[in-house]
Amino acid sequence: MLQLENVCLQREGRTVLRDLSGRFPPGSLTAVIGPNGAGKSTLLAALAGDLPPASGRIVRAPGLRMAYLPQISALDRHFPLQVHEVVALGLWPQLGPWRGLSRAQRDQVQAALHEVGLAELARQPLQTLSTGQFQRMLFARLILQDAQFLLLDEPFAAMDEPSTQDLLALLQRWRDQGRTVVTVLHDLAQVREHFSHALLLAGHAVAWGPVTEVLQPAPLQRAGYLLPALHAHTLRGHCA
Ligand SMILES: Nc1ncnc2c1ncn2[C@@H]1O[C@H](COP(=O)(O)OP(=O)(O)OP(=O)(O)O)[C@@H](O)[C@H]1O
Repeated sequence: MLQLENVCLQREGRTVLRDLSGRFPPGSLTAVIGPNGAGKSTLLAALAGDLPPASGRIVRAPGLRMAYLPQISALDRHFPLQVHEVVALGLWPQLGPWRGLSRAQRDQVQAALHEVGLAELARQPLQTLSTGQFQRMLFARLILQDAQFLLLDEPFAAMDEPSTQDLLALLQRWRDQGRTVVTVLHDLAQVREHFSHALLLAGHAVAWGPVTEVLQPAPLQRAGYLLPALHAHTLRGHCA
């Protein structure tokens, strides 16, 4: 579906990620983890096709439908648009130029809004949304994109807990539908609980495989995590 062969990525001539080879198992949920500056966002940009490898190859299956959600800070929240209009953009490959939505497509938009719990906010202007509502809206747009391979960069950053839990449940549904999801995350407790695979980066792949193998003290330490801090972090969310 998507394979990396000795991929090396650079930013402004400086190597950020090197020697990356492997594939994302179809129908898996992979968390991309690693310390700040490890190259996580750079990898997602490359997987999305926004950053060509300096060397090596990223091979995508012909016709693979991909969707990419960059970090929320990279998105302009001040467009004069309403929620349903942003969600409808997920249908753009099916829309002709200047053609409005069909009745069936309007129903699809409403169903996607309903699935992320925003049915009542369809006509709200973007500027009025909380971070959680904004991210729910972007996930509704992803639903309409109907991608087989989804790339999400820190989708739960600065988000309220109910929204995080609802969208984590949506990721599980995507997995159950056979979609492949690659997500940059910082919360290792979330990774342990909700993800099947992890890719641990620190300028290269320190470990890549099932979560139970990657989230072990040795690889985490090799990636530069401070384990006492890590344990406090990992246990967060399990205490009353
Ligand atoms: N658009 C860019 N232009 C120039 N350098 C960049 C760009 N994006 C990232 N870098 C640099 O590439 C390196 C890796 O950054 P990247 O954002 O991929 O790491 P990250 O693992 O996602 O970090 P974080 O967890 O802090 O988001 C950093 O040194 C960063 O400064």
